[in-house]
Amino acid sequence: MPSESLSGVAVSPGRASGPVVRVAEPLGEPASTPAPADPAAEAARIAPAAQIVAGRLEKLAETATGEAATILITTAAMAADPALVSSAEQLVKDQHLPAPRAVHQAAGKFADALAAAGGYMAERARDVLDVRDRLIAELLGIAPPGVPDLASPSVLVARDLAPADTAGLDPDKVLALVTEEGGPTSHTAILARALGIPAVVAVRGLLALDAQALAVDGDTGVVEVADPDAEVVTAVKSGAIEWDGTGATSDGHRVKVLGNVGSATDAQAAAEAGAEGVGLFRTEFCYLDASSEPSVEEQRKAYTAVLTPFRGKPVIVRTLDAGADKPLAFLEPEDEPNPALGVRGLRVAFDRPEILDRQLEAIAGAAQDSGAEVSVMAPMVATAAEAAWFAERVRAAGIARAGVMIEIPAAALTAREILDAVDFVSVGTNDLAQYTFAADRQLGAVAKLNDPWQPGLLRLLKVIGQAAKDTGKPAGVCGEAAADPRLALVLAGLGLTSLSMNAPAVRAVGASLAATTLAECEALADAVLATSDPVSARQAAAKR
Ligand SMILES: C=C(OP(=O)(O)O)C(=O)O
Ligand SMILES: [Mg+2]
Repeated sequence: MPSESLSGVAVSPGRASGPVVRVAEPLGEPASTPAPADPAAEAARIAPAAQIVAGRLEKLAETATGEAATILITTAAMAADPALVSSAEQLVKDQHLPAPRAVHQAAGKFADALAAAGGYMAERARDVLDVRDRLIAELLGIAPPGVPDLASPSVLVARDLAPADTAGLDPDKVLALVTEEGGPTSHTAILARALGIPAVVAVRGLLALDAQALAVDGDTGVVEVADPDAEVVTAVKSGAIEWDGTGATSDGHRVKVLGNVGSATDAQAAAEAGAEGVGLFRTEFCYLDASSEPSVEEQRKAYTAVLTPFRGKPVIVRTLDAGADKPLAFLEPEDEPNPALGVRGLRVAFDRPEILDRQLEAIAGAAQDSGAEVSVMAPMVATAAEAAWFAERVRAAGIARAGVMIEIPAAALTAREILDAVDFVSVGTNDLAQYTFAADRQLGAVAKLNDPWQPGLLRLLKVIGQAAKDTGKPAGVCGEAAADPRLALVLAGLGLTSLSMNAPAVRAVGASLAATTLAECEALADAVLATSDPVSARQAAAKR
């Protein structure tokens, strides 16, 4: 049997094997030349292509249920819309454009008109663009872009996936996810972990591999060509872990074990896993698909659904962290050469504070409705002055506790001053690593730098832990570093006061803390800080 194997960075545990389904690359803009030799014949290709696309969508609608079925039926109707077809035909006849280009322009105009109408109509603009891409792909004879609709359980193979696409994956149909790009802290990886889908990213050479079936190991990062006729194997889950549900070292030093959530489903899973509260609610995950700003009422309802499982428990809600790899249509910045270094996170609110204020109003309402003990924090804060600006707005909204994330090296180095301005901080090690190592967290080629065991990153965490001890204020970790049971001990030893992670990691981290004294955690931290690379850091931690 074929034994070709590749390796990448394991980001979501479990093993699976099965048939491969490839996610097609995004379509570029179709060319406006060459002009068709026979414009009438070229125009006549559009209507039948539209019928084929509409027919496919209707067929899919038959197998879907609820809201998904309604969306597919509406999208099918858009594909067959005579107004869209005839305006594209006209462009071919009048301007002698190739049919794919004509469809691109005609659909673009429809989408712009819908977006300008606002409200419900604006929500449909994205659907028109989806229809546009399907129609263009049909005219070009290629697969439509995006995640295909899976008829049976499959291993998804992609260059990379947008967070919105990953969030929509069905864990019953996606056996495993493998990407050529992406880093261990990319949002694709984070979402795959939250969904419990085994995943390996940064698999160099993946797209060139001609495999009909793959076996994927989400623990080791090995991806092997498998026998396409072999039985489909699903993820192997680890057994139950003993933990009493209170985050503390064996000698009683409290380190709260909290959940990272982005939806009501995640919150339910975190509560069931035994999380003592929520250390990070990524509110932007509720709106990856929204084309306009949700109203205060809509936000209040969405947040209440997430907070309700944590009635009477602490929950940290993070205000919208839009930008770079998590673009939100209603907070789109100007075109920027380096989006990760641009107007993202809290920086969006400096120009448009009214959007922040409306979100704070909704969060205050959701706190009342759910009975959760809500604190709010801001993402991407660089200075103590920014932290103070944010805290003032949070308090003006009637929310008692304000904090900020530390994910920029300058903020780590001034953690003391930042803590003077707010009630708590929470370290986003994913971005803190990205900015400390100047290594894009979405890029497979630099994935090794974005390793939370890098001593350079851990030395910054020591500064933050010391600031927490000096001020007596909490400093948690909510980046992926907190989900590693061994590294969790190092973080506790550095003086961090809580750890927040995806539901599947909660019990393992809780149990790891419960089996170790604070003095042992501190000794581990010292040993790891004395190393100069992640391999020796891991070895130093394993020896003790
Ligand atoms: C928790 C973090 O925020 P996000 O992953 O959403 O950027 C982080 O950067 O570590
Ligand atoms: Mg971040």
